[in-house]
Amino acid sequence: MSERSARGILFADICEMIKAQNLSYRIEGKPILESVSLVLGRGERMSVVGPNGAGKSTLLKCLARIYQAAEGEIEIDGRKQRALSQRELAKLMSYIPQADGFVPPYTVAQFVLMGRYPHLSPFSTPSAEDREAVDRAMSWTGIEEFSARRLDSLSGGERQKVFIAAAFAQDAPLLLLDEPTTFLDPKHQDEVRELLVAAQARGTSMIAVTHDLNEAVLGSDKILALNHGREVYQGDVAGFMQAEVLQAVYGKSFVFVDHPQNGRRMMLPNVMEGGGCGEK
Ligand SMILES: Nc1ncnc2c1ncn2[C@@H]1O[C@H](COP(=O)(O)OP(=O)(O)OP(=O)(O)O)[C@@H](O)[C@H]1O
Repeated sequence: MSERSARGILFADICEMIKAQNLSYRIEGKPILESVSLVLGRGERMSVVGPNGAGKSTLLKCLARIYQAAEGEIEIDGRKQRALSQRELAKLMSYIPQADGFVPPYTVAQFVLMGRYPHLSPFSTPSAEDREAVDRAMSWTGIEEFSARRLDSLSGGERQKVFIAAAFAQDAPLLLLDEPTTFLDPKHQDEVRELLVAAQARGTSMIAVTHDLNEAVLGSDKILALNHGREVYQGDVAGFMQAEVLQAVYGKSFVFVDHPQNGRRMMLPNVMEGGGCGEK
């Protein structure tokens, strides 16, 4: 049962970073998201998974108010998302979109400073606090050496760290990430994962879309699985790592193996399914 504080605020509400109820979104009448709900507590991390076209990016865009959901309610830190000004929203949430090849024409330092926009006053120069936030974010992500370089001179992995640094500089308690490690080599994937683990340890809540199921289950408190715009699963990692759940989400079977070094349970597609084309 929920506790009530002296002010009559539900304790459960205080602990929620974001809550979405019955979100629906349509494009030209076609349902893209249908009645999706989620709750994420402070400092928690959720991975959103599902096949191509399931509606994962659309969900993130609705949460970030890039898309206005046709139906449903979103509350961030107990406040109605639709009632927030853009600046208020940006103080609560930073969003890192999927890499789409577009590279903004700025230097690293300029771009990370732009992350401070919800805190900057119009026509005034950045404050000492802004400079500190930028320096801190660049140090956390290890990109100080690139500071003066243009974004288009960086590799994809280096650039992804700059996008994360700008989000850190924004100082929002909630981070939304769309496929943060896709297109990165294994070493850069590890580095980005470590940055996100460290951010979570500092108290940042996170919702990340990913196609890497083993990454999704590593360090996530919750998994939300979508298919055809609908929730197929929402719950803890153990509940997600079940053959019947994976089958329902992806329409194919998986096998489970234990990592030979650390014993961690991992999922692999069943290559013997559908005619044994996995045989040598
Ligand atoms: N602007 C648009 N016009 C028409 N259909 C769209 C548009 N944007 C998205 N869609 C459709 O909405 C569905 C969900 O797209 P979305 O990008 O959210 O899926 P996703 O789960 O993130 O996919 P992926 O894993 O491939 O990135 C897809 O069928 C897509 O074709």
